[in-house]
Amino acid sequence: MIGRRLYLDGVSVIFDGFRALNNLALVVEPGEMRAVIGPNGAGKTTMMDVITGKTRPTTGVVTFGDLDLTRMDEASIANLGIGRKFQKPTVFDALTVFENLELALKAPRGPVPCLRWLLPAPGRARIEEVMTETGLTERAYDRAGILSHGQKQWLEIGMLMMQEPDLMLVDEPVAGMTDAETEHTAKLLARIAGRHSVVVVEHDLEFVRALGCKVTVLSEGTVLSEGSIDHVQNDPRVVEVYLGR
Ligand SMILES: Nc1ncnc2c1ncn2[C@@H]1O[C@H](COP(=O)(O)OP(=O)(O)OP(=O)(O)O)[C@@H](O)[C@H]1O
Repeated sequence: MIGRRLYLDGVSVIFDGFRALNNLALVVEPGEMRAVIGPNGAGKTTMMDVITGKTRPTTGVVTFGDLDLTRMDEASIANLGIGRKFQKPTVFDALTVFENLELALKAPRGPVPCLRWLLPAPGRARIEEVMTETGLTERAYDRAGILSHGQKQWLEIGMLMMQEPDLMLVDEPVAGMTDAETEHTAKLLARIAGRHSVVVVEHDLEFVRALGCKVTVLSEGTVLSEGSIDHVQNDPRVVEVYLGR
């Protein structure tokens, strides 16, 4: 799949005189995975809000391929193939894993969409594929409400995968996970990247290391450092504002 390149340059967001983003630049290539880290208040959430059209930048360029995201609303940006997973899982607890994935399916629906056996074969196959990838096959017919915290997060990542976004934005996926769940999540996201671009905002540096991707460090709304995890962890400016705390 040939995706689009995400490009931000000179992006500032000013709330009542306060610069939540300050001349931010970021380029994420098609199929790339990027981790974004930074102390509280660095602007990570605001950056995601700008990309998804929730917040309009005060100044700056935000494009996805040749499309100007600053001129599009949230719904159009989502339709374009930019999917976002918030920190808290928002799966439907009363529905099974299969049904949650079915709901997220983009494929055209028949007249009685709730009857599983009427689901077109490609839809079923895609759901089964996503359950395999996320490791949820054995829980297919369990209600989402009884899944572990980690499994709920994977289900939500799976729901995003069903929509086949070009770009997936994932906010703190491993907060509250066990070590084993964290490792599973790193492997899952690494498999997804390549087919989709993935931007992961995370505080857990061991997890970021396991992703094995380029890291962008934000501080005070701008890029403080960028490169491999070793590069940024050894950057004295990063040590000072973030890691040395
Ligand atoms: N709607 C708003 N109005 C005013 N200030 C805001 C608004 N949204 C965010 N801010 C401020 O902008 C700054 C950046 O916030 P942001 O939430 O983007 O940081 P963050 O890096 O995501 O932090 P955290 O790691 O705590 O989630 C913070 O100081 C925050 O208080």
